[in-house]
Amino acid sequence: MPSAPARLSQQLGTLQRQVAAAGRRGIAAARRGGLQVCAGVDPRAEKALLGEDFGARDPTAGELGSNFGDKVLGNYNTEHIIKPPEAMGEIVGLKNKKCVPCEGGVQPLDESELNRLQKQCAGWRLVKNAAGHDCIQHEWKVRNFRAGLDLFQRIAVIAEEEGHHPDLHLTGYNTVVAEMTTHAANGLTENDFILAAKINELEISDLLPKRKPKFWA
Ligand SMILES: C[C@H](O)[C@H](O)[C@H]1CNC2=NC(N)=NC(=O)C2=N1
Repeated sequence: MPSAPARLSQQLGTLQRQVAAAGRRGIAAARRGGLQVCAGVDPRAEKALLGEDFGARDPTAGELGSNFGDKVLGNYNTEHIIKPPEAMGEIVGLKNKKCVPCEGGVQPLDESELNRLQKQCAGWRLVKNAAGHDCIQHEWKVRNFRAGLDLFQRIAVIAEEEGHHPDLHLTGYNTVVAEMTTHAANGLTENDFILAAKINELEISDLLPKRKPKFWA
């Protein structure tokens, strides 16, 4: 009769062989089933196959560009702030680019470019200004009048750094609107979307109305 330690080492060996077999089966099953994660896949196999932190993820730029949001179930007016995933953010890059000084003779972006870039600036919409030129515009409801002026100040820091400036409006004591266009192009250029993406990176939760906690009970 093998001693207790010997029995344990036998069981450990059997277990290791089972884990390895499950891992191989798991990878094979996951490959057969595409990227869906199969129940019982050994976590090491999943990491080897799918990388770190597999699970819910933000949409890629391509998915954002495909209007996939129009085809999903859900309330049409639910406010979804969809941001490209961090890694994709490096590729998309708007928030990491710099505005370039715009002199005369700059062409405005065409419709397809406008739509592509707008999808990477959550919350900004394409509008026409009083002169009929393309603009991008964002509206915030802020906590109070002072918060509106604080938001102006935070946007001003970014605008001065970029040498590109939005028109800012504070109306009805708590509604802030920022609107950008490129004067030299009489329309929109990448500068406007770079500034919008950088404004989106501002931490402004302290300026927005406190969310009333929802009790589901
Ligand atoms: C030379 C310099 O790029 C221009 O004067 C900048 C200043 N800030 C600007 N801001 C905005 N929104 N549009 C412009 O065209 C613009 N031009």
